[in-house]
Amino acid sequence: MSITLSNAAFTFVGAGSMAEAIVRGLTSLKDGNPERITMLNRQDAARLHDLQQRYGIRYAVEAEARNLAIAQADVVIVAFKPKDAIEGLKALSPQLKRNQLLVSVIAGLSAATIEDILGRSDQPIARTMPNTSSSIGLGATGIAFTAAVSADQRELASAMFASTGIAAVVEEARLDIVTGVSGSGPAYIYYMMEAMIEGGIRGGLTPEAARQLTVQTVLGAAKMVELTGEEPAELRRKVTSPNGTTQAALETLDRFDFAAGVTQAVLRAAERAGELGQAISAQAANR
Ligand SMILES: NC(=O)C1=CN([C@@H]2O[C@H](COP(=O)(O)OP(=O)(O)OC[C@H]3O[C@@H](n4cnc5c(N)ncnc54)[C@H](O)[C@@H]3O)[C@@H](O)[C@H]2O)C=CC1
Ligand SMILES: O=C(O)[C@@H]1CCC=N1
Repeated sequence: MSITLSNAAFTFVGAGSMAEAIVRGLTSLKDGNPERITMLNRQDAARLHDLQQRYGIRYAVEAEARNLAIAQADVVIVAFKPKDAIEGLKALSPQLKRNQLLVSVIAGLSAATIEDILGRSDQPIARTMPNTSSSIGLGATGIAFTAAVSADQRELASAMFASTGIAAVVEEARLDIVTGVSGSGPAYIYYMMEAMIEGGIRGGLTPEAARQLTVQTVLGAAKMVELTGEEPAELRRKVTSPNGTTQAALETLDRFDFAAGVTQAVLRAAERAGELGQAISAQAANR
């Protein structure tokens, strides 16, 4: 029997925001199977209990139950912070079986460094960069596979992330820029929304009205780009009447180097992903 989304067993190691976003996406599927999802976390049983209450997943706290959850998984997802990667992967290494798919969501951490820490190069690894919108089925994930990943496992990993939004298979070298665009991207949009809401409030709107109008504006703008197929620049031109309000607003944004700032932010996030990966790789080499 081939492994599919509804019959595969998933074990998450690390139960923070990103793991929760994926689990929320997976468990809201029509054929989502929370009973086949087990979550492990470091030193926080209350957090795991809360996740169980909300999503119906299983969790394990004691060493024996944790080991069993890993042994029984088809897919083991590592979802801890880069700073915990060496310790976490080292602990996992003796427990992982060669046929289990290891999915990493850790920013910057290369498959080669994961192999180095695991101490072998034949573990099937899917290195991914999802984002938190996975929790509402609108995530955007980049995925890269190592050579050891079977066709079935590729399909399963792609289906897993596609079920939480869209999933694009990319070369591993492109994952850091995926991080800059869509991994960190939601934060740039939230930052802009915070600023728009603040402007609305300063102009006299109630916080509720400013929030509601901002949310709908961002939703509408994203949907316009998606549904019309027009370029954002063209849609922007259609909003901008000569000498009108939008022109005045955009000129103000230009005075603050808004566009350059956002482009630099995307590139800097990608660069930072590379730095995080390098730091782990150097640390792993010095062990
Ligand atoms: N938050 C986001 O928007 C995104 C995060 N990521 C990546 O996801 C990873 C996790 O990020 P967050 O969920 O934001 O972090 P978080 O801090 O919310 O969650 C990490 C969890 O892992 C646990 N943990 C650490 N070491 C562990 C171990 N050895 N065994 C079991 N649990 C362990 C921690 O106690 C914590 O609960 C990071 O590597 C990050 O680069 C990727 C895409 C987007
Ligand atoms: O800020 C971070 O490092 C993680 C990776 C992408 C989004 N959050």
